[in-house]
Amino acid sequence: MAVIAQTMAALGVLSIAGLLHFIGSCLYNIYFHPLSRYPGPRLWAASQLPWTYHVFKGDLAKPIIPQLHEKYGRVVRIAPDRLIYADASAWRDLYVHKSSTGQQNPRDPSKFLPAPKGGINSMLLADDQSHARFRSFLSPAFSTKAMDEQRDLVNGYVTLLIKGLAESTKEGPQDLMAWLNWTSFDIIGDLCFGESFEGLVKRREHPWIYFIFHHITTGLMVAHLSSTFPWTRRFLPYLSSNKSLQSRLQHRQMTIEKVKSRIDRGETDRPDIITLALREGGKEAPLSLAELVPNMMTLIIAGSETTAGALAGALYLLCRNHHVYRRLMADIRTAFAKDGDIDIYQLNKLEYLTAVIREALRLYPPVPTEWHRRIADPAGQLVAGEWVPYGTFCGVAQYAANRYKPAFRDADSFIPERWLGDAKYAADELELVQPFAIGPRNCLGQSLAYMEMRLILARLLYNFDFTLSEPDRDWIDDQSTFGLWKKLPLMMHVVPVSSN
Ligand code: HEM
Repeated sequence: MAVIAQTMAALGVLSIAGLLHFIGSCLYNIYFHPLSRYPGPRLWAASQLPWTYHVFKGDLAKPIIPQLHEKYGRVVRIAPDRLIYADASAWRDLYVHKSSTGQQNPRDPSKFLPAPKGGINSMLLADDQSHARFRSFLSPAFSTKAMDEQRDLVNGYVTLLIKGLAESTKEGPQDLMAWLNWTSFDIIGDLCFGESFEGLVKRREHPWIYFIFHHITTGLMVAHLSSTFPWTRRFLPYLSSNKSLQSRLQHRQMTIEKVKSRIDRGETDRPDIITLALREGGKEAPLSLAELVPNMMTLIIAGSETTAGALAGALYLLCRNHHVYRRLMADIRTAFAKDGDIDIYQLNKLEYLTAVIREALRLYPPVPTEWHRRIADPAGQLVAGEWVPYGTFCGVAQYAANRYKPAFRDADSFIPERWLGDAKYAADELELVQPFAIGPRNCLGQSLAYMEMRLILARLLYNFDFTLSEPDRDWIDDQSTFGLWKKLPLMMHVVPVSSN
């Protein structure tokens, strides 16, 4: 009995000490921390808990961060060591700036799972030196010259999409989100491994793709917990029984086999990433298999659902804004006599098409939430004109920044004209909209994404008329976010133009 009583007393003392420590650190964070002069809710400044709660709930990107910006202004403290900005100069200061020691501000580890023990991080988490090597090897596969070579390959999949959709329209409303996912995965699969995932042929998600995205959510949770609350790391091994984490190894093995089999084929006459990288990027420092595997994984994830989401967002917004839809459709249908004439060089010249895509990326950015950078300069640095200490996580949360009312007239409305010099929107802060980020770690696949978006959108609008099958539903507002959007089906009535 005495032992039990002593144990209970010790636990009681420990709990009280823990509670006092927690309260003390909350008070320090609110009143004495170097960030205490930054505006934001006190509860959020006190501890990591409110921020973490909303990350896990999936409502941080929207509606929470937009509400915080509305209440507190362009810069808000959302955790003891975190600031978010709705300010164009923050993009330059955080994503382009190098520290006094020449170091870039690194990515926030709470958004990415590091490589398993003994493995190599992809370019997402690589140090500056490895990152520069990975990028210089892969960049030739994403240059303007590469786009010239890849356009027929990409267009081949768009033709499959058009044919598949034409055959399926009789079956009733179609889920355009699924069709666009199949298309972008088939394209990136072919570009990375020289083989398609056959989504468009089989009209279903490849099990491997299903696994990647199922795994991402768990991976993000683990990454968040282990970097924000380091003490949770000791419990994470117990999660290894979790099916999702276990199959991470299986999945890695599958990637190794696919990359290996593609490497074994060497340079081919197909303009895929390996051919172009080996031909032009790998002469000085070719990547090893161990380095290629994580980078190919990153390309598959980064280069598929982002583009598919952007396209689905654009179609949805067009269907909700008939005058924009009609103008774009007229531009496309008068520019080309038949579907077979549609080519990327002509499309690049259609200003209204580009403006529609940019406006869709503003209202529905594929990376909607805060992908912070960590201040690397030991002396701290200026961000948007104010000093921020070393180690602070700072970022632009795109969905909120892109709709920030003081920066954009009619901020929530779909108005491509704001990108075409319309005087009414002259005061818009268009530099705040950076869907592909900026700086040395911005999007590597931007040109490919634009080529896919132009070709797919133009050929869809040329061949079909689209209407929403649930016109009253707000497809964007209904989605939550966990790093990326948790996308919902986008059901549409699709009518082939020839049958009108
Ligand atoms: C509309 C489509 C896309 C959007 C909006 C987009 C957006 C982004 C953004 C915002 C980042 C930077 C994230 C950060 O700040 O940490 C990024 C990085 C990256 N993206 Fe994209 N992306 C798209 C399509 C693609 C495509 C098609 C590819 C390639 C096939 C690609 C490959 C990458 C890679 C490799 C990185 C990491 C670059 C590095 O670390 O140096 N993305 N993307």
